[in-house]
Amino acid sequence: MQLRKVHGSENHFFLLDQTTLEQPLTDSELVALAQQITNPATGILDGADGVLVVDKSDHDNVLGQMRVINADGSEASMCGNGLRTVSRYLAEKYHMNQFKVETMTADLQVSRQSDLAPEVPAFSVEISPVRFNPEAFPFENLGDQPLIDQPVPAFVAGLNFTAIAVPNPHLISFVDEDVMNGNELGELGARLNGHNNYFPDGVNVSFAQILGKNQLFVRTYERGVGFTNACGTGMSATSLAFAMTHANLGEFDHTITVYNPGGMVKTKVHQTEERYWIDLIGNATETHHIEVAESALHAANVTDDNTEISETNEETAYLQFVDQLPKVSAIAVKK
Ligand SMILES: N[C@H](CCC[C@H](N)C(=O)O)C(=O)O
Repeated sequence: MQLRKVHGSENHFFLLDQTTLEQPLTDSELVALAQQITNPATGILDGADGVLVVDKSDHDNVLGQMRVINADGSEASMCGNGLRTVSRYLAEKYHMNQFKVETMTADLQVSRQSDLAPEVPAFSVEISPVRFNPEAFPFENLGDQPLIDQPVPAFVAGLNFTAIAVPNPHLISFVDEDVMNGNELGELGARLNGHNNYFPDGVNVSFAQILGKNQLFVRTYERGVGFTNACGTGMSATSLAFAMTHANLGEFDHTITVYNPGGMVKTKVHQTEERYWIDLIGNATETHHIEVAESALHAANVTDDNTEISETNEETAYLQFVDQLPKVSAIAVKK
């Protein structure tokens, strides 16, 4: 059967469609497979940041279900970069360009967009629901109110923080270039994803630099993974924090350009009486098709010896697209 290696902004995943298997993998087999195949030491193709699991959905006008297993085997409720690649996979499988995808807490609207460049397909995906209440993360020992643009000296002295769940948990701070290039993000990310008094289930931590009106650079230390080249839900939550806490620079219902170490996406943050949501627009790149026996998946043993791997021409096309972007940061792409 066929696995795919995919990415959104160089946030890499293996994509597995359970409906193509004789016998779908059980949850524990999915965890074991994610831990094995994404690890550069034991997996293939330099590993990845997680596994996207596609399955059927019995919800109305929903083409399929997406589950997200992080590299460490933990399951996340949402993945923005991953949802763009799952949307492309389902769009091509069912010849549709606008539909919904079932995720852990909501069926989300997705649609094909015009290519960012030749051989660089793009999708727009809804990031929702948005929550601020401590229970949604959960977070503790930070008061019983939402954390919006507040100093938290216990995290990093001198920085303000905002916590937004979309619905996976994000902690965001707007920083200057020195802090962006410093060790604070890695140290805080590791601290809040180990045993700590604040985020018992961990948290994705993003630092953002404001480059101008509706322009950001975002770097994320992800729960269950560590540093990635980009975090779709992180860039989306950061865009919302931007509009909420820097209203003169980040605008609701306007396109916000978000650069990241792996490239660039666009976001649009929306607010109505009832809710906030974010549109995340960016590439959905397929770099490799991998033929592998189903038994190797069940055994969490996918290696160079038991796979037939064919590379597409899309990584070259994507890198050409990135090359023509403005150089906004010295932070290099993580393989
Ligand atoms: N590490 C995240 C899941 C992946 C999210 C990220 N890769 C994205 O593109 O949104 C979490 O545990 O909440």
